[in-house]
Formats: sequence, C-alpha cells, structure tokens
Amino acid sequence: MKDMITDPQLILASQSPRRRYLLEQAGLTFAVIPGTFDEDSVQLTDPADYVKTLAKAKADEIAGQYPDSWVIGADTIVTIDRSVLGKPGTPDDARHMLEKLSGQSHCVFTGYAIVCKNQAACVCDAVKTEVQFKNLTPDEIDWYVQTGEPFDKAGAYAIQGMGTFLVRRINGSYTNVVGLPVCEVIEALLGMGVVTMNAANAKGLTV
Ligand SMILES: Cc1cn([C@H]2C[C@H](O)[C@@H](COP(=O)(O)OP(=O)(O)OP(=O)(O)O)O2)c(=O)[nH]c1=O
Repeated sequence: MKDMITDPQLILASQSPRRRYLLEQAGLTFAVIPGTFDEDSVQLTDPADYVKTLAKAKADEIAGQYPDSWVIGADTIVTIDRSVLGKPGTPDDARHMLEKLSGQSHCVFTGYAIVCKNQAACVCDAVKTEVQFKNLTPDEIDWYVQTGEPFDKAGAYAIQGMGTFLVRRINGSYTNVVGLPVCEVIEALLGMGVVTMNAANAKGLTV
C-alpha cells in the first residue's frame, strides 16, 4: 500500500543496487521503490522487445501507485547463440552459464522505460552491448562461483565487480552491462524535460 506522502518527482522502480549507484553517480536525486512484477509472466520474444516489455511493466506498476511521478524501470538479460541467460538459481546454474560464456562473445540487452501516468508520457527503448570473455579454466570458474558474486546477476557475472577479470573486451555501453544505459537514460530525461542542467546547481541534475 502506498504511503500517505507527496509523490516523489523521480522514482527508480528497481531493487538493483547497481542501477541506484549508476543514477546517483550521474548526479540524479530520486526515490527507490522496487515493485513486485513477476518477470516469468512475460513470454520471451526478440531480446530487445523482451527487455523493453519488462522494463515498461516494472515502471507501469509503480507509476500506477505514484501517478504524478516520473518512474524509471529497467531489465537486463544476456544472450549467447540462441539462449537467454537470466540470473542463476544455483551454483551449478552459474557454473554452466560461465562455461557457456568462456572464450565467446555474447550480448547484453538492457531495456529501460520512463513513464509518467498522469501526463500519459512514456519513453521505452533497449540498448545492446557486445562482451567478449577470455577462456576460463575450471579452477577460475569454481573460484568465481564461490565468491557468490554471480547470483543476482544476469549471465552469472558482474563486470563492475570481481568479474572484471572475465572480460577481454566490450563493444558498446559499459553502464548498459552493469544494468542501465546511463547516457541514453539521461538523454531521455533531458529530452522529456524531467531533469535540467541548471547552472545555479552545478552539483547535479535538477529534477
Ligand atoms: C551482466 C551484468 C548484470 N548485472 C545485474 C544488473 C541487474 O541488477 C541484474 C539483472 O537482473 P534484472 O532482472 O534486470 O534486475 P533486478 O532483478 O536486479 O532488479 P529489478 O528487476 O528490481 O530492477 O544483473 C550486473 O550487475 N553486472 C553485470 O555485469
């Protein structure tokens, strides 16, 4: 149930600490209100369409509760060949994902949606980044799984964490791999007039 407080102007509808950190680092002030949307209820289609649909559903859920606020939702998946890798449920899942990614290139798709219900406004898009892994030895995979880092990350790795040693090169947005394409999201927020670059407040973006 919604608290009896004034709607925050900008909301990140996500439980992901990485998304929060990326937006804070970009100078935004916002509230964090994660939703309860069931990701398994959405049928997998084209990867870009799929992450856009999920991002929009996450944003819409919170926008329904805070209709005057601007709400940001996002979703990230990893694809390789024809498989989609979400978050591993068990150490064996994580090991299999890392074995699949070893020595190969894969794609990371993040969808984002920015929604304001009472203004009937919505921007929704997806960004793709290519990531190439080095060849991993069984010992490297075992060690990385034991760190516990893979478990809440799509594809069982964190490029921003200890998993940085896995990545030989990337082609595209780095923040997109971490969970939110910050350049595109800030561009959209500026374009919609949700935030401004105010010379009198050069410490951050003005909401
Ligand atoms: C590939 C990769 C993913 N990830 C993370 C970003 C996302 O938090 C997660 C993908 O899961 P998501 O389902 O996109 O997001 P989430 O469940 O963490 O949060 P919410 O649905 O509430 O917004 O994987 C990294 O942190 N680093 C990486 O290198």
